[in-house]
This record gives sequence, structure tokens and C-alpha cells, in this order.
Amino acid sequence: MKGVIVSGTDTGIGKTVVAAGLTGALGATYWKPVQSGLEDETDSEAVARLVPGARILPEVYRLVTPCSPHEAARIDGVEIDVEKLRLPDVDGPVVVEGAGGAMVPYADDLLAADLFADLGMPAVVVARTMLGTISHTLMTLEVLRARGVPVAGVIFVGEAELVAESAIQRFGAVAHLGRLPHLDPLGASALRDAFAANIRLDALR
Ligand SMILES: Nc1ncnc2c1ncn2[C@@H]1O[C@H](COP(=O)(O)OP(=O)(O)OP(=O)(O)O)[C@@H](O)[C@H]1O
Ligand SMILES: C[C@H](N)[C@H](N)CCCCCC(=O)O
Ligand SMILES: [Mg+2]
Repeated sequence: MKGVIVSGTDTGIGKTVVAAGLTGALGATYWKPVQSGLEDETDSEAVARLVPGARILPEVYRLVTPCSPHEAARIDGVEIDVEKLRLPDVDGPVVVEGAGGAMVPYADDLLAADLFADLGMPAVVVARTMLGTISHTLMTLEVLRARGVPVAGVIFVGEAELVAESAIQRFGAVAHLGRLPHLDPLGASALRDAFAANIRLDALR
């Protein structure tokens, strides 16, 4: 398999942390094609910190402003061209992280989910366990599937919320790949161990 897309229900929910865990566990290469926001640690830098020695491809677009990529691109005077976002040819699987949620615009005629469909890889949906997640996660699953993106499963982040997790599995007809607890401190070995203990990789190999 070519790898997996890491999408999610929102921005700031733990996609990069999950993508780092997957990169380490699968021995994959990490790729964030479009990074919006360069002032703080970028997602690629976070993965480099959380998975020492990981192979990380350079971003195709590095946009300065921490906002929706279509607007960050406009501010920088850049036009995001989907043709430049083809999956690079690398040995082994690639973990591709989207920006924000699945319906984030990358350009006036390109949503994240359209890009994922173009890449032709299955997606993992990262979801919080907090109140509100059932609807956000079910909507994300519908949007991805409507565009032809197969969903390998959902990875939850946070405290256990068994009712929400099971509602998502049932109504979304989706695999529950595990739940990553909040890690404090969050470091390379804590992430590796928590992934090994909590996340099922069988659907991703
Ligand atoms: N399991 C976790 N344990 C501890 N901290 C976490 C965990 N998951 C996420 N975080 C922290 O929460 C913040 C947001 O997470 P993260 O950067 O992974 O979000 P994201 O979904 O990738 O956002 P973006 O849309 O910007 O890519 C970060 O500071 C991250 O370190
Ligand atoms: C800036 C942030 N960390 C991400 N890079 C981009 C998130 C875009 C979200 C757009 C939206 O859904 O309103
Ligand atoms: Mg991220």
C-alpha cells in the first residue's frame, strides 16, 4: 500500500501527533504537502522532533499565515496547483497529513477531500473524544466517502468516551483503530509506547 492520509474533524485536534505515531509505527515517510503557518513549529518539524530519524519530505507549499490554505496562499500571492501535489515516488509507505479538516479549501476550486481523492489513498480520520465529536466525525466520514476516499478507520484522541466512540463506529460503519490518550509529557518514547499499546495498525498495512 502507498500509505495513508491523515485527515480529521478539525484543526488542532492531534493529526500531527497521530501522523507522527503512524510514521514511526509503519516505518513510513511523512509528508505535509501544504503547511499554512510558519511562525510556530511546523508540522514537519513536530514530526522530526517526535520521531527521531524519520524520513520527511519537504512541503510543496509553505504559506506564512496560520489560516485556511486558500487564504494563506492568496496572502502570499501563490496559487496552489493540484498538479504539483502528486504523491512523490518514495520507497515504502507515505503518511500524508492534510491541513485542518476534510473540507478545508486549498484553492478556489480545491478542497482537502478533493486532493485526497486525487492522491488515491485511504484516509484515517482523527477525532477528539469530547462532546460534539459524534456529528463532526460522522460528517467527515460522509464527506470523504462522497468524494471516493476510502476510510481505513478512526483514531480517537483524548479521554475514553465509549458512548461517542461506539456511536461513531455504528452510524459511520467504520473501524475503531484505537484511542491515543493525552500524553504529558509528549515526547518520542511516550508517543511510540502509547501507539504500540493503543493503536491497531492491521487495517493500514
Ligand atoms: N495525544 C496527545 N497528547 C498530548 N498532546 C497532544 C496530543 N495530541 C495533540 N496534542 C497537542 O495538541 C496540539 C494540537 O495537536 P496537533 O498539532 O497534532 O493538531 P493538528 O490536528 O495536526 O492541527 P493542524 O490542523 O494545524 O495540522 C499540539 O500542541 C499537540 O502537541
Ligand atoms: C492554521 C492551522 N494550524 C492549519 N494549518 C489550517 C487550518 C485551516 C482551517 C480552516 C477552517 O476550517 O476554517
Ligand atoms: Mg497538524
